[in-house]
Amino acid sequence: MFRHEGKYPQRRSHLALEKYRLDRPNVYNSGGLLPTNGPEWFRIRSVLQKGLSSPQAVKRFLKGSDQIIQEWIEFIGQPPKKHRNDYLPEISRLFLELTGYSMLDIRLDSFSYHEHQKHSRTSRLIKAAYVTNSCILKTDNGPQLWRKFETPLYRKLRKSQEYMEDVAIDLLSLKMSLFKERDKYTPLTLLETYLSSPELDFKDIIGVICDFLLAGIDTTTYTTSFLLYHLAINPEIQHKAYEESLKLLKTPQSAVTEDVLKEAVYTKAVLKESLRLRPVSVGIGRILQNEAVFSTYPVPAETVVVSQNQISCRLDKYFECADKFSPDRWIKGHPLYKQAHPFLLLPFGHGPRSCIARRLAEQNMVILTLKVVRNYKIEWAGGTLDSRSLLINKPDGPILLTFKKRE
Ligand code: HEM
Repeated sequence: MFRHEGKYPQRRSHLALEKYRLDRPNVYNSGGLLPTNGPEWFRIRSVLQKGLSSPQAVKRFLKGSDQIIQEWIEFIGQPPKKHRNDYLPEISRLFLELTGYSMLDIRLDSFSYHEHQKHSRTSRLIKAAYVTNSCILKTDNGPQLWRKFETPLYRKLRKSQEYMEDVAIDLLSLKMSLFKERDKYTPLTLLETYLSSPELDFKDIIGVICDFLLAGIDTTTYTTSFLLYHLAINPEIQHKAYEESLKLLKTPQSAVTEDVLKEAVYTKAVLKESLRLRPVSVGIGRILQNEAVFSTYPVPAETVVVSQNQISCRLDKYFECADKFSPDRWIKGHPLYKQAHPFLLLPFGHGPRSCIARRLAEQNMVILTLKVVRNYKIEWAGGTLDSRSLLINKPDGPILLTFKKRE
């Protein structure tokens, strides 16, 4: 499948979101990155990824992300309100805050008491992203009546998008008014790079802000929840991660620098292993551009194919004791290490259409893991955590962690 991707790899998803945007040509130029295919996708993708996708580009976010994650670490150290506390909403707040900082040049103040209220901007943004994402699969499949009239599901999507769009327009308008007065000698932020790019206009940027809010919060929240769960239920592995963090971070408040990231080999293996067992997407979808042959079966062009990486990654024929959480299998030189097939573990997709923010997401999750284990011993207060596949895989229960301060 990946060998037949072509220059413009195509996906069939987010169809109702595409309709919503194309019905509003005064606000959007296109359906945005997620649903658009062909040359229009290529036009936006090539410009948007410039300041975002390379390993070099994400380094500029390191210091700011580290500070935000440190604030969150201190925030979760406060005594929990309940005996068994679901940390999922707090993890969402962290990733919204990080998205606001890196993509929108704004601190949304997500950890404050005020923002924790039901009708605050951050509570509503998190809900709008979640509601939209949970409408996508249901509107993509089935008879698509929403194309003819406003079904209850389409209405939910529209209302959530209207809120997200209002926030995006407000924030971008504010940014544009300040942008004219900016000091010319300070390096451009990601949003400023977009604003100064002749290939993008206001409407393109509104679309991308909404795409980033949609794709950036739940994915990282669920991945982090599973990662912390794996560490909590595997104390020996957690201890090894703690030892690495102790070696790399002098104090619990020490910053994660470029050098620390380079050395955090075990922590990166923990993330990789957690993504192997609990990827957020079941696999990768593509519309075949040419006829292809899979295991001797010819499949015609235009067929929608979804690879099943989540299943392959759990097969013993590809990974020894495949159901076991074993980060060592990713560490070169370790007896468990084996080179995996390049198309097996693809939690961020593949090729030119792969996740635009992969490196930023990985960087944030590695910083977070280092800091959490450096500061706390984490324990699990629930039963076995499984996943439920909506558009993406969501933990099937609350994230019942406990954080015990390390001496
Ligand atoms: C754990 C975190 C994340 C995971 C596992 C993840 C995974 C994915 C996957 C599997 C795809 C589809 C790739 C393909 O079709 O080959 C994708 C696309 C995308 N992701 Fe992520 N993602 C994550 C975080 C983020 C974040 C933080 C953002 C933005 C702030 C983001 C923005 C996007 C966008 C805009 C696309 C569409 C790209 C395109 O079609 O050109 N993702 N992601």
